[in-house]
Amino acid sequence: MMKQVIIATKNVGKAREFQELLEKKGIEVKSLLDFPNCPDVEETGSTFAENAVLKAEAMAHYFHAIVIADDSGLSIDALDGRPGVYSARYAGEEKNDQKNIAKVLEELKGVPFEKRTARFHCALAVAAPGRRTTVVEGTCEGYITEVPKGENGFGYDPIFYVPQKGKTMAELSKEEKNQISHRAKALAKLEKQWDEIINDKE
Ligand SMILES: O=c1nc[nH]c2c1ncn2[C@H]1C[C@H](O)[C@@H](COP(=O)(O)OP(=O)(O)OP(=O)(O)O)O1
Ligand SMILES: [Mg+2]
Repeated sequence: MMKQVIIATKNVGKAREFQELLEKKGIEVKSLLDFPNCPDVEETGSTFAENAVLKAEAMAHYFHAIVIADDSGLSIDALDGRPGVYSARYAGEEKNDQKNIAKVLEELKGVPFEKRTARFHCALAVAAPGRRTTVVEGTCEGYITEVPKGENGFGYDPIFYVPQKGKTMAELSKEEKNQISHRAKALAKLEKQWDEIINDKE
């Protein structure tokens, strides 16, 4: 029987990346997009880790299963770490990637390239009823460009320049992004827990 994991996300881009990252291991990935009636969880935490735990524990309770939640975002040094935990709703409640990008670029007008340093953060929380919740984190360093470039990925990828690739995150193939991303790095830290995570519920 195929092993299955539930990722507590309604974000299509994230769900796809988890699919790509985990199918290599022969794991079938479900996300909240497969369960349209599941409740929304308010992200009231002040850190990525806190929000990941909130989402993971609420959905573990709802599904009575081991669940992994991802809370992630972009932290820009010239903006004192913003948009940070507010990345998804930076330009408004409707969570519009284009508007979020436009707002960031507007706020960075006139800031020279070398001062446009930024990093993506990803916190992953693993929760299940009766299990102590665990959290791992990963980051990816880069620079914010002056104009969006590239069609791949999601969110802020078109304005996130990855120095070691000489391209924006949205110009990388999904394989390339999955080698260097904050999400891939955080996921790699779950390696030791992996057997427990997929063997618990079948
Ligand atoms: O690899 C990435 N490449 C580009 N942008 C990214 C990435 N990873 C996170 N981001 C941005 C998207 C969103 O603006 C925010 C996540 O917010 P976050 O609350 O974690 O996700 P979400 O609300 O879209 O879906 P959900 O909470 O259901 O998982 O950071
Ligand atoms: Mg969210």
